[in-house]
Amino acid sequence: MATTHAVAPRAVSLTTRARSGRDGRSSRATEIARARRGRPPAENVRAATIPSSLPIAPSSRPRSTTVAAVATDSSAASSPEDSSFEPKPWWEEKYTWRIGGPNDIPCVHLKDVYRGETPLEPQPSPFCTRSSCPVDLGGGAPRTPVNLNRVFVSELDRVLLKSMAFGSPDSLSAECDATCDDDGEPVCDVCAFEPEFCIRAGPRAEIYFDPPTVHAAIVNCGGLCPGINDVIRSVVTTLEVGYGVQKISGIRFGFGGFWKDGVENLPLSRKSTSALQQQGGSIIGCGRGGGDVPKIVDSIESQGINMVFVIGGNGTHAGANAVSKECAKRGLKVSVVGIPKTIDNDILHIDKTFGFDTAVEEAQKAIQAAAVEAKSALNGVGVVKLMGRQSGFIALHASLANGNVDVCLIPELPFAMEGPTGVVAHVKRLLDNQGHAIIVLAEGAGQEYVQGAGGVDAGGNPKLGDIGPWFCKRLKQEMSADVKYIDPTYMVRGCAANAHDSIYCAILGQNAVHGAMAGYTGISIGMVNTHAVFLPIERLIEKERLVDPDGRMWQRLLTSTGQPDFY
Ligand SMILES: Nc1ncnc2c1ncn2[C@@H]1O[C@H](COP(=O)(O)OP(=O)(O)OP(=O)(O)O)[C@@H](O)[C@H]1O
Ligand SMILES: O=P(O)(O)OC[C@H]1O[C@](O)(CO)[C@@H](O)[C@@H]1O
Ligand SMILES: [Mg+2]
Repeated sequence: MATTHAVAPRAVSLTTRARSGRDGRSSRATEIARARRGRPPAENVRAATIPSSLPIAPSSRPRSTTVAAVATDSSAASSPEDSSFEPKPWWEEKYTWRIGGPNDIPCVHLKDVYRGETPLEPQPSPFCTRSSCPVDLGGGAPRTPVNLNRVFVSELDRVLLKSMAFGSPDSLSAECDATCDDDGEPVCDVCAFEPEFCIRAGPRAEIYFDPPTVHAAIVNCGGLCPGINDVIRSVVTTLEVGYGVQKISGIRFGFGGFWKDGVENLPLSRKSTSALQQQGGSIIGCGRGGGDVPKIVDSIESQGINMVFVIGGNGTHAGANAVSKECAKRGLKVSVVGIPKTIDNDILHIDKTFGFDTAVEEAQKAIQAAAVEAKSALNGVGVVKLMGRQSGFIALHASLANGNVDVCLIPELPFAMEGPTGVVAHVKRLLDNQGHAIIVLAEGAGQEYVQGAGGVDAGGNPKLGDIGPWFCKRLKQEMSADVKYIDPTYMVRGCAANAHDSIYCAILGQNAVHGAMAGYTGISIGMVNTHAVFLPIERLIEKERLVDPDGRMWQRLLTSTGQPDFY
């Protein structure tokens, strides 16, 4: 398990701001913003109430203490008798009562880990989103926002991780950690809704990197997925156009590109990534393997890289987390920011991964072709195998979207082939009743029936057996059927992202840059309840996200296919 990190970011951030105000070094950006809003200067921003040394391990985060109970550290507060008394700003009670408590999901900031000689000072952000911002006409002069009102998000903004408050532990999908006694009664009442707050993603008024000194690297690991190029383009354009960063390197073919001989970086710029979104694949390549963390960090140090954007799935995020911890151990000023990418959609907490929608859409062509074949043959059976090593999201969603599918099999649900409740008997019934059958298999389904190649691939993933041909052979052995098999595996991920995914990628890429510029590290970007957030990587890789066999989406699928349980 990962080491714990000190820090509630708000505590550090507010304390720093309050102190810098007293020292006469208050943030220019903040002061300008306050002046424009007609507010008094920042000296009266009250010091935070959580001790900044509070160690918070994601796995052991306190869950039951109330925010109010924690937000009363009297040692940090001042009183009217105190010469440094700072009246609370008018909005604090109203807006920030919920911030900084045990229900916050903190992210590591460079302030917590950096041990270099040059002081780590914030500086005003050049990022601006208003038409009133001067346009960079290419002269190289730094851009300065002229209207700071409502350009930046507050460091204290939060987004609820889970938006559902369950009325009963019996409610569908209610998450209830209660252990039960012998009579099945919960021993303690931990089913009650307890909010957790994510840090809202977005541009900050203060950044911790001077753009001309930034050397950003982008690496993409694992398999391909529609939208990778969109993310790369979004990261590059935000760095260059939004912040004025000049040096951006594409690390080629995954983590190994950092340190393997003969693999050169690909310099990236707005120009070289323009119109990239119209292409599938990844301009910097992708790859499994090469996750040698000390070698990666040696390379980061020797190349003077101080921001690393890591695009990838669970495995890649585990690697990114390890890289960020190694950088922290060495006290480096390096922000490591993950951008979740996996066509399997098996990442926890976030609404969905980019490229998933495109893959589901692309899979329609294969299912439609299988349906046409099956319906046009005597006793026609169309079988389609789709990606999904441990999770069946693509198979489930593609089947549901298509509507023609009679049977959908996923890794999460073992199925019997034989017997009255088995798949074979059900397909026979389908042929008798409607003359055809359309079946979608996730590649990880039914692994108990097939011999895998054994061992693991370069990324450490088990090599699966090929369920598709085995399944078709079994059907042909058991019945007189005209079986047509379609395996569009790589076709669903080799395409360009659809418009929805492209926009999603633009949001993720841009927020990844904001997170790095703001000085966060060991974070990933995701949409949570439709809002972009920074989450500590550890929370995303606690386990893989799987289709919930009791969940409403699988219920919908069962209603659509009419398939039984198969066991
Ligand atoms: N704990 C770890 N430390 C360092 N590197 C790791 C770790 N776990 C995985 N990696 C590296 O992450 C890379 C990608 O992992 P993996 O092959 O599992 O793909 P993924 O990120 O899950 O993406 P996909 O969903 O496309 O499979 C691998 O190259 C592997 O070397
Ligand atoms: O053949 P590759 O490139 O290893 O990728 C295949 C795998 O990648 C994934 O799409 C994502 O992990 C799996 O569903 C699939 O097994
Ligand atoms: Mg994976």
